[in-house]
Amino acid sequence: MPEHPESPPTAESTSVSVQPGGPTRGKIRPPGSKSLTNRALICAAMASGQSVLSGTLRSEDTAVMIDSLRICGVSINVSQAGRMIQVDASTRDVNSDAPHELFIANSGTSIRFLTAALSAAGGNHHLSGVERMHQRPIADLVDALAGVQIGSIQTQSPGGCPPVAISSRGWSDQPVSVGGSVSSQYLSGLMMAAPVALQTRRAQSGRDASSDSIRIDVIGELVSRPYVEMTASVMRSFGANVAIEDVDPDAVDSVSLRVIVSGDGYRGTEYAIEPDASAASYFWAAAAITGGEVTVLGLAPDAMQGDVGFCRVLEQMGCTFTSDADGMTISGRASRGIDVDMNQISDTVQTLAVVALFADGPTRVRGVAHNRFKETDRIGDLACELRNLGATIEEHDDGLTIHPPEQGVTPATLETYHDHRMAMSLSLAGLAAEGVRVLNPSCTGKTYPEFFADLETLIGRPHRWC
Ligand SMILES: O=C(O)C1=C[C@@H](OP(=O)(O)O)[C@@H](O)[C@H](O)C1
Ligand SMILES: C=C(OP(=O)(O)O)C(=O)O
Repeated sequence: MPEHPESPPTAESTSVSVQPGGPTRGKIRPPGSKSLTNRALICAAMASGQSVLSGTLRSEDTAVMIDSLRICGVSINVSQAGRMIQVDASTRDVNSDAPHELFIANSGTSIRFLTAALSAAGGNHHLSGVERMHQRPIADLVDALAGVQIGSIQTQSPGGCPPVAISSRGWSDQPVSVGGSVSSQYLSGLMMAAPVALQTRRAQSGRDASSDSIRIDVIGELVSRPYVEMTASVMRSFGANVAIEDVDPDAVDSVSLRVIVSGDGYRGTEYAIEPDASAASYFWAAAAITGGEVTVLGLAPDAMQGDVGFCRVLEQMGCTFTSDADGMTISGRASRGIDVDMNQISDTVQTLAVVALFADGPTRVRGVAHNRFKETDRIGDLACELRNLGATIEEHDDGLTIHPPEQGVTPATLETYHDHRMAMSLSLAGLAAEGVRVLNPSCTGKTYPEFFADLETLIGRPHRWC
């Protein structure tokens, strides 16, 4: 395909090259959080009354959630270019003879949250996705549900992966046990489903059981813990009672964390979504790579999203981090290599890895073995592309060590493995190095369709598309 320098992106664009320049300076507000949008959609869809969600994300991951809930009868009206969503759950109808066929593409949150919520609500459902989704484990969640659900639930790919087939009449009154070492989304899904299960039980028994509760025990390690607090926070905004107790954080085969959910079910509400903190990491990284200054508007250190903690990581690398009423600012270059546990903020590992290419010493990333189960193997495939940029990489079971290229980042055409975060992070290398080209840029549509347009506005110069 001939190259058309500086022509705007089209759906057919097969690669993008971010152009090097001076320090990146500016302010930017990323779109709404994927994690919060999909949680609020689940709670609103299972609530009594109507909800209005503002600041929502419009992307593939939220579209598959909305489409699936609509198939289950929920009325959803999207307006303001996707930034406002009205939900009316009074039309919800989970009971149909033929299974609801739900296509989830590659959205982990959607398949995990819907599997749990629909198991709790009852009915027949079949959830499938793209090829990679059928390689992403969901066995810990399905096993947890099989222990409590009345009816059947099965995975249909090797290794306990989707599709998932559900035929449910709600949950029994047994406690739930779940593993949390592969993904926290299983626990989040069960937590959000619990008020639904209580309601299904009440409707079936016809008795007022408002003092009932559901106990969920996590057995052994729990990864990505901040997302669990986020889940509890969203549930409370929709009227649920949630108590989280750390039992033994070091437990291996016994209970590490216990969650108790009670209350009368979700109530519709008005809910405002924070800008996406994982998306914000790319803009903070742009400042850190170029020695500029970038403020991400609408986020604060006490945001619900743990990924705002990425600023503290950049601070360790030598950047200055400040925050005020407008947002969170990173300035100065990330010059120091560091040794860091990213278990709680694993979606920012790829961003950090690209920043680390420009540091003066090696960076060791720990605690993210679970990154191998995401949109792609975010340890092995990331190592491969960083090597293409000239870095020396040691791959570990739980992460990687990045030795920056001694002669500077080398020109390369990089694969993205259909992983939005691979595309967004790797492209940043082009801010400070010639000839970095990223293939398949449209895969950012999973969580951030406007990413390259927003980056162009921030850095003030056009990318090259071809
Ligand atoms: O609950 C959530 O919204 C998410 C949890 C994380 O997954 P894991 O718990 O699998 O690490 C994260 O990677 C994902 O993008 C969103
Ligand atoms: C891991 C991610 O997404 P999910 O698990 O929701 O597909 C992500 O957005 O980086």
